[in-house]
Amino acid sequence: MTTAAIELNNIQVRLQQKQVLDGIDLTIEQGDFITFLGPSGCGKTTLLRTIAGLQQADGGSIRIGGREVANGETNFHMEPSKRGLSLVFQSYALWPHMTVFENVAFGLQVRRMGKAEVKRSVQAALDKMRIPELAGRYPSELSGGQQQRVAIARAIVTEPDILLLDEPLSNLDAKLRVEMRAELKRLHQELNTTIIYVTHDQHEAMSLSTRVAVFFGGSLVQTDKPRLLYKHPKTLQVADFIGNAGLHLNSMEGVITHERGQAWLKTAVAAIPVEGCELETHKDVVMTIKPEDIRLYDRQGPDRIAAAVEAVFPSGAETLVQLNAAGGTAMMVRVMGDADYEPGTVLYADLRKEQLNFYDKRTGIRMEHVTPISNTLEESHHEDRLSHSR
Ligand SMILES: Nc1ncnc2c1ncn2[C@@H]1O[C@H](COP(=O)(O)OP(=O)(O)OP(=O)(O)O)[C@@H](O)[C@H]1O
Repeated sequence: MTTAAIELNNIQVRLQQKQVLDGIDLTIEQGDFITFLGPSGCGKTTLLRTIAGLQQADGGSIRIGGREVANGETNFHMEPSKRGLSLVFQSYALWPHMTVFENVAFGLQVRRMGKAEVKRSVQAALDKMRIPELAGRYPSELSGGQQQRVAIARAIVTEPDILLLDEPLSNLDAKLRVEMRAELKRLHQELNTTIIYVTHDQHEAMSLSTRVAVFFGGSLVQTDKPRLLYKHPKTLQVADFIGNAGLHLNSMEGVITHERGQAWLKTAVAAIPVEGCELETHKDVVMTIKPEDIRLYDRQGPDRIAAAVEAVFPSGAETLVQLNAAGGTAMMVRVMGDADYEPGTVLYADLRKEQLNFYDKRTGIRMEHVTPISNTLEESHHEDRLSHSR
């Protein structure tokens, strides 16, 4: 078994009497690209700073490559420069009086490396960031995107085992962000370094990471592969946060009943046969489904929910259709291509059962044990499905 890149054990941090991090346990494997995701103030940056050694932990321990670097109980804190990490800040923090070459070389020169070797290493880092032609320029002569590349070149020139990136793209415009995202992904594959990345941008987290760790109020709520996090958020809070990135998560309240020898989740619009909840009659449940997991038909069929078109939001490749079903239940459905419905048109929605998630309304925690019984008729009724829906 290989040693984990980083092991965090019950990390506690208090700042000015406020518990900013509370019992963080996390193992980061070598080569992981893990993103710390969460709303502003949830403690992402503080955790990154604690790993880097810029912030002392009040409790818990940190191991990097199997070696203890911090222990709150014994008050041991290894200094940042000895931890084998490089940190890139949101602000780039380039030295204005130094050229790009000098900025990148600085970390090597303090290590008393020979001149020729420094030159070779800086050149290699600038090549990796695809900016060899900028070596002689000063930071004031660079665009935001170029400055960001220099900041990353400076961080990778020392060949750190672990690269820490704190919202590195937040000062860039939308187009540059997408471009730099691709660069970071390529860099991760090329260097095979462990990367910890802090962001509050769900899209960035999903598209870059091998794993995403979601934080709320100083606690780590869920760590998963992006796809799993997207499909099965562990709590309603996580579902809501992920769903708020323009994904328009649909949620419906319901209650579990047992009738005709079968358990059902009854909502205002549908009764869904479920299993795994024998003892949970009358439990209040919130059911969620993503807009792309609802199919639209123009005819009634088994298990389809009648709903009237409220509004249509075209956005090029896809269209969001807002529907209104029984009991005032709003539903947002994503369909590929155009969907030019008049408001008031009645359509029939089929919720893809395997994509439903159920949450205990009181605790907000996903009821993993409750699963829908799939509709065996579903596949035989595809011929009348609207051609543009998926
Ligand atoms: N030096 C400090 N003294 C007191 N409180 C602090 C200090 N630094 C951070 N905090 C508080 O700790 C909490 C976590 O801050 P942190 O910067 O880690 O959050 P974050 O998730 O990175 O937020 P953002 O996305 O806005 O950067 C916040 O409530 C913040 O106000």
